[in-house]
Amino acid sequence: MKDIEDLIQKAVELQSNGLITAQIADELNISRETVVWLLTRSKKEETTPAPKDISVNWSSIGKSAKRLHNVSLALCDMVLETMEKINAEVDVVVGIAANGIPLASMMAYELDADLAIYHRKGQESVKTGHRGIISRNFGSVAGKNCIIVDDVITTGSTSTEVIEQLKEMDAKPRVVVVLVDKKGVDTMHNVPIQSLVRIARLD
Ligand SMILES: O=P(O)(O)OC[C@H]1O[C@H](OP(=O)(O)OP(=O)(O)O)[C@H](O)[C@@H]1O
Repeated sequence: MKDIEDLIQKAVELQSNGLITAQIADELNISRETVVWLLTRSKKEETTPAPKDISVNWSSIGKSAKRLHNVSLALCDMVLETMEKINAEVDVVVGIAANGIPLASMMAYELDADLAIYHRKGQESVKTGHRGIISRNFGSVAGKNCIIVDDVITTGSTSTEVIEQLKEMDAKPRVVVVLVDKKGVDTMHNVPIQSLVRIARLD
């Protein structure tokens, strides 16, 4: 119960800082439906039963470079296992901004690969068909074996977008690797999904 009260407080705080529902959902790693539920509940209004969702807080890893490094080693190990199966080398590690960047940087160093950063566009831009970009300040992806790194998969829309975008750029997305996979699928667009923790609902 305390966790729910904490989440309500955090959601209200983020809303009062000007964040919209989608941004609050991303920040708290929960669905938009859950954000609406939390905000409704904060007003003590009648609410429907809570949506089936799981809140992920990985700040105990994120606050420590040493822990991030250790976790990135585990993610590299999983990636290499997958890459061995398809007999391919990692050319580029693509970190999804913002949360995928620290892990992707450390993984690129460990794998002796280039680092690329993918910036998503806002939700409105996505609706109108504009997608994100690979930052010019980092590596390029065309023609290269890429692994995609992020913190959490919730709906999978971010990973799907990046896979599609990389394919359009003639890159070869080989694996998506995350800390926590809340969606629990094996592949997206035929690209394998690897996670340290995979959540599976039993109901
Ligand atoms: O599977 P999905 O439903 O697409 O959600 C997962 C994405 O949401 C969060 O990113 P966000 O868009 O908040 O960007 P941020 O890393 O800048 O917070 C998270 O870091 C993932 O990238």
